Amino acid sequence: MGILADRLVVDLLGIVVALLAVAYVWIKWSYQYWEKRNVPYLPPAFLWGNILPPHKRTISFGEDVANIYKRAKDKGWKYLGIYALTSPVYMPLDLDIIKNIMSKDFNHFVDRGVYVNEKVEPISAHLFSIGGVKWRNLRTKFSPTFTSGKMKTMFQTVAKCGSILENYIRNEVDANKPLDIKSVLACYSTDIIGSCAFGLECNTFKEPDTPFRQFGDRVFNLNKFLVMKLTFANQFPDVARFLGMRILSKDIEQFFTKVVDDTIKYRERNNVVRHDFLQMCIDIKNDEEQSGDGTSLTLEEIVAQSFVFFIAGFETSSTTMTFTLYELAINPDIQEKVRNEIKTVLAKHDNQINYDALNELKYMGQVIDETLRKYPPVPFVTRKCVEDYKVPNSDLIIKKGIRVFIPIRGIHYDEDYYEASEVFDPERFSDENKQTRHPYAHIPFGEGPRICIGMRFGIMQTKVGLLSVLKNFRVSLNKKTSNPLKLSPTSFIPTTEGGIWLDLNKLN
Ligand code: HEM
Repeated sequence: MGILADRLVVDLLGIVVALLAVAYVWIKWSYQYWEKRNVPYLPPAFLWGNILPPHKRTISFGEDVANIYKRAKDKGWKYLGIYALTSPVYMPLDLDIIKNIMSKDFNHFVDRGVYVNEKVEPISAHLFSIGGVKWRNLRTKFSPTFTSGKMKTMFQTVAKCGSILENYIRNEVDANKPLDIKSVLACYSTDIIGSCAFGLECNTFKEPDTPFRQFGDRVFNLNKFLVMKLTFANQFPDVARFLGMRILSKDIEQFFTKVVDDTIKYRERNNVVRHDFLQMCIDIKNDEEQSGDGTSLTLEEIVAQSFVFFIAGFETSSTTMTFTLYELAINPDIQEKVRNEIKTVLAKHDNQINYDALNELKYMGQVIDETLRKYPPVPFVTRKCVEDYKVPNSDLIIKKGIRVFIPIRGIHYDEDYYEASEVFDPERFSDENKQTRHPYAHIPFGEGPRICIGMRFGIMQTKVGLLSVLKNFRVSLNKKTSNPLKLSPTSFIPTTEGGIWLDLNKLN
């Protein structure tokens, strides 16, 4: 018996060693992909590739990818090959190549290449993640929801949330407290998106612990385990699907499904029609003639779309407002210039803000553009090649299945386009200065047919939020804010460690 057990242990050890040897050889072999194709590359770290996992990294995802961009650009490369874990990823640096991939030759790069498992996790099959025909059909259906005309109909909801924000700050200022501005703006964004995407009055300022906010926080506060899971699923989607992997826990999906289901039933029972994203989904669902390939919507599909409007709209917009107020706090002259513009525009409109007046806030628009350059909420975007693609003016063929990373943050800090790129300077976005740059040198909303569908909504919400704060309060930096800012290594969307704390003083 003893000898048999010993032999079993030896055999098992042998198998483990053999498997490890095979894995080692396979990983080494995978890392030859770009070399074999004569594509310049930076040496990958064994197993992790070029992008280190959060527990090995001291900087944020965005900064990590931007560093790769800079190292490659300094070598004079127009593109390079990198590895995400062991899978090869093509990273273009040249803006014309980027333009071809995102726009001109988009048909080769329709998909995003992120993990979707509709069967196990229906909420993952949303506009941001899905690809192919289903994405095209959904995008066509949803595009009319985001036109300027539709923004106007949603403006009042946003403006109402702006007034709530203003009142909240007024009370806090009376109590003489510094504000963790990101959490304040997160409440404002939650109220807006809760109302427009789910038809809910969230009252987040009064009840900061509403389930809606709690579930939202759980989606965004990725722990290291979740980041690893996500990274693995994106790299090996077939294995992840085979294992039936889901990314979010089931109760999050159940919560959002119940909210949408209850609201739809309520509206249908009471003949309530509202001008919001959810109504658009309901209208598409009720269009009986359509078939199930993305031209019609089931309840689960509506939940997925409402969910993506929430996750794509909430954190991006509050991050933009947070960093704008931070920069205005440390650049008082620019702050004063924005405030003067607000006063002038409001005076023209009887002190009543409306959608058209927002468009007249031109300098504020420049300030937002500069914030989105320095702190792009989405620091890089992905595409997946769906049909072999020959890169123009080169011998390189990007094979079907290869993913592409567009290094937004890297481009935004490139000194070839932005001299003294660390300096916050809204003049970079004057009409005159914009014309001197390649249009793809500033792409915080992405570009091409997959450009952010909510861009207008995001800008509207950001402008209303800034206006509500700046017309009433002077903003300065509280010493609780760490200097210099340190971005968290775990969150994809830039988030500062320790928060951004501001003092707000009432204006006379
Ligand atoms: C300042 C605010 C925002 C920023 C910076 C931002 C940025 C982005 C970026 C970079 C992309 C990827 C584009 C690409 O791959 O080319 C994207 C996609 C998307 N965004 Fe936004 N976004 C913002 C606000 C919003 C809002 C408010 C919504 C919805 C209400 C939204 C919904 C979406 C959706 C659904 C997609 C996927 C589009 C598709 O794949 O067809 N975003 N966003």
